[in-house]
Amino acid sequence: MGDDCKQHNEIERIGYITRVQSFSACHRLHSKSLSDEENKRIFGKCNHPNGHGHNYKVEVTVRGKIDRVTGMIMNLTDLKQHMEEAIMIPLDHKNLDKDVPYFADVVSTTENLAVYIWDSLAKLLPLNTLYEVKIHETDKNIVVYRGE
Ligand SMILES: Nc1nc2c(c(=O)[nH]1)N=C([C@H](O)[C@H](O)COP(=O)(O)OP(=O)(O)OP(=O)(O)O)CN2
Ligand SMILES: [Zn+2]
Repeated sequence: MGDDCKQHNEIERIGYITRVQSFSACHRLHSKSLSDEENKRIFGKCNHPNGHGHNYKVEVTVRGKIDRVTGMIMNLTDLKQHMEEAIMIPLDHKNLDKDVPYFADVVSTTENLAVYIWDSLAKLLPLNTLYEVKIHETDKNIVVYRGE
């Protein structure tokens, strides 16, 4: 084994991998803890009873050791499967407030959506590997949650 190769194998390398997934959903910003007037004042047009839709883009980042044998932090095909289960099946083409029980009493802001996705993914991924959930609600509105 050459010196370069030996050194490559001896150092523990930590890396980050990210997979992106898009889904469409509708929602309304409305809190059951607030009066109708307060809801209108705080959430404005996003409190309209008809709701509105977004094409959300979610970036999920996993942190971990680059395995010396496989060269992978984790297989992206496995991450894809976990994102399908935690994001696409429960959220895609859904009314977040009516179809997702979690949002029955939790306001469907992008912050809370990021927490929901984090908690769902953390149950599926190896312990302490989930690093970041980033959601683009629109091209201009972006939320990051790191489990804190
Ligand atoms: N802190 C948060 N504020 C707001 C959220 C949120 O999730 N967290 N969400 C909304 C609305 O749901 C909606 O996303 C706002 O959309 P909109 O204002 O149309 O989005 P843009 O800013 O991208 O639209 P432009 O009008 O093109 O600027 C509101 N607040
Ligand atoms: Zn919205």
